[in-house]
Amino acid sequence: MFFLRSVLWDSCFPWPSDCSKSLENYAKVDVVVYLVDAYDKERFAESKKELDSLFSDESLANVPYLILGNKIDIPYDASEDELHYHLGPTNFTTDKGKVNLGNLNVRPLKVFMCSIVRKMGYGDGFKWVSQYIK
Ligand SMILES: Nc1nc2c(ncn2[C@@H]2O[C@H](COP(=O)(O)OP(=O)(O)OP(=O)(O)O)[C@@H](O)[C@H]2O)c(=O)[nH]1
Repeated sequence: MFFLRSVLWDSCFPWPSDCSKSLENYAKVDVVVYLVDAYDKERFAESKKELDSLFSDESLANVPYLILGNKIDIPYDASEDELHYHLGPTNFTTDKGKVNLGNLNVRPLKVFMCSIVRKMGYGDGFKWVSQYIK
């Protein structure tokens, strides 16, 4: 099952206090797909805070994170490096090589830039994360 953060965001604002209850309703989460507006740089800190709260959620302790930086068709969007800097790997995650999901010390996380309306970029992200889905 994919956990689409934006769906939860829309259905149970504010995040995370109300949404953490929703997570308990999911028997098993294979992947976290986290969609961020790449042009909305002022909200990167807020996005990072939400990501950190997901990292600390035990029910998501062993899942890969696909970060999609959306709206790259809009001028002045953040570069991949910029988004990677703000939302990229932490002490809990890595973007290096294939991670054994049985290793609870670190989880795979990768940033892909995309434009949903132009239908570009996200395919590579889903292809990357699909290697972790049995
Ligand atoms: N230019 C552009 N617009 C997009 C893209 N994806 C979604 N939108 C548009 O952005 C608008 C807002 O959509 P979202 O950003 O998904 O909405 P949201 O996350 O509920 O909005 P916020 O919480 O305010 O960020 C809609 O009009 C979408 O059509 C994209 O890749 N490029």
